[in-house]
Amino acid sequence: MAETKGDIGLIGLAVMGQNLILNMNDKGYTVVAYNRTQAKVDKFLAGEASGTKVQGASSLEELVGKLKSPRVVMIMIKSGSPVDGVIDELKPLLSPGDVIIDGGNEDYRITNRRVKELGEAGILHLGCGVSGGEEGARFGPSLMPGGAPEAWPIVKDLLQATAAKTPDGEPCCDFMGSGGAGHFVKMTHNGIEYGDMQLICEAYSLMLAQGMDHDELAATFTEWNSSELDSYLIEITAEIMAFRTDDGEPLLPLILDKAGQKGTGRLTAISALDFGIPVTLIAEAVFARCLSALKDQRVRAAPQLSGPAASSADDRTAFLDKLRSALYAAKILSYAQGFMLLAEASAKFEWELNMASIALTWREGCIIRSAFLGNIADAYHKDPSLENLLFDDFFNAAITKHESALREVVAYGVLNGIALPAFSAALSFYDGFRTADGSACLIQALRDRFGAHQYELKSNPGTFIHTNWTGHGGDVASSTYNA
Ligand SMILES: NC(=O)C1=CN([C@@H]2O[C@H](COP(=O)(O)OP(=O)(O)OC[C@H]3O[C@@H](n4cnc5c(N)ncnc54)[C@H](OP(=O)(O)O)[C@@H]3O)[C@@H](O)[C@H]2O)C=CC1
Ligand SMILES: O=C(CO)[C@H](O)[C@H](O)COP(=O)(O)O
Repeated sequence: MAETKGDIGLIGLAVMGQNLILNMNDKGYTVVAYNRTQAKVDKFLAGEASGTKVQGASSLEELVGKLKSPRVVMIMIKSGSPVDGVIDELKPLLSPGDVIIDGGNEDYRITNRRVKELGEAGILHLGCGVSGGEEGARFGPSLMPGGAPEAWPIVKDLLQATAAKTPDGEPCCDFMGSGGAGHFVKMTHNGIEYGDMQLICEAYSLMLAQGMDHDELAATFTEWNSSELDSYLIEITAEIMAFRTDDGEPLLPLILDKAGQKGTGRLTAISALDFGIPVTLIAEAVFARCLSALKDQRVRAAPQLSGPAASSADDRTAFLDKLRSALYAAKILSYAQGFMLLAEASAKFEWELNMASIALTWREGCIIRSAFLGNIADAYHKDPSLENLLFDDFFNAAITKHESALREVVAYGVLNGIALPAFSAALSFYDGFRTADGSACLIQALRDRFGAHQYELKSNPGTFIHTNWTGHGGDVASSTYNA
């Protein structure tokens, strides 16, 4: 009997691809699996996929031949040139109206290009952010598709069935926008993930300075997970704190303190600089990973460079309460920055990003999933054109309540020699953002004094003037463009 034609072909049988296939199979879809290294297809079919409807293919021709029309092919491999290579091979095998989904962590600028190039051949391309790691892929990830709008009706049911669901049963998957919008949203998700993880690491340093052991640390994070910090990352932090080796000792302190990074956090920071949006907390989180990687220099510096030794707070319970509040405040500020970046990219690329929908897409399934994202969705539902999360009543009240704890925790860190780049960045951003009349007048004066770059007067914004500060400078001024 002929095999049923496949609903989707999936290329790439590493951790994400295999689990997505099994998830789609559970939802009733027939998936055809392909991998560059054929042995992985055979192993998968004989192992995890045995007894399922999953079919295998030993070439891209065979994969395409086994699919219903319009064909939908999802690529789930290492991003960058490997994906270009696969697309180059697939393109001649596909017909106009077929869909290629790239589920990897691709650079949104590359996705912008591919949507355009494939579109010229009539092939519909979606760059689809996938988050949730192994478990998410298997049981319901957060999916962030963007690209050719005509592709969305073709894949909507399949992707929404595969995705996680919010507590109200909404799929954590919606069309994000044209071009590289889906991958931009996923990149920003990962940047926020970097920020959340860095804040948790700084909280861990502060707890260690209180002399807490790993059972106390685990209990604290478990308790925090029942507070406004309720989130997947806090939940798994508690599990990591409690994890012990076969010898019964906590595993965490045995792990080398050098963080890896695959590039999406860095690209978020680069994008923030490109667009001129102060996404300071994520940038500090990326630099904190870079600093962590300088292990050898840090080991040499430790005995040579002086600073205060940390002493524990007088009242540990009160300190931990403050720390929880500070973490919440910093998290609000980090997400406010992340959504500022999304808003700027949306305007620049005319993506018309729906911020409430993005918050709901991140509500479940992904690594940054949290109850807090439900509050963000509420804020943008209430006012879809909300200029800044900090102007929403709920978040305004929350930051007003918790900012003093953030201030006290940063002050404690400074006085006790504990590096808190993410907490400090959050506080500095907050204080800068609430300053109506700041010190940048001096930057303008200095620029005009040394380079005739001109400035505007408060009494006459929009008109640029130059002052002959020394009495012997000329009247010629530099032009006033901004990079
Ligand atoms: N791991 C995670 O938690 C998450 C990963 N992602 C993203 O999903 C994608 C897949 O991730 P993951 O499952 O971790 O796998 P990897 O990123 O480790 O990629 C391994 C897969 O890429 C294939 N591959 C590598 N180079 C080529 C090439 N030149 N041509 C064809 N295939 C190639 C491998 O094939 P072969 O077996 O032949 O070597 C294998 O199938 C990545 O873009 C990743 O960033 C997204 C969310 C979470
Ligand atoms: O996309 C993801 C989760 O959403 C991946 O886990 C990502 O690779 C993690 O990034 P990094 O390796 O840079 O920490």
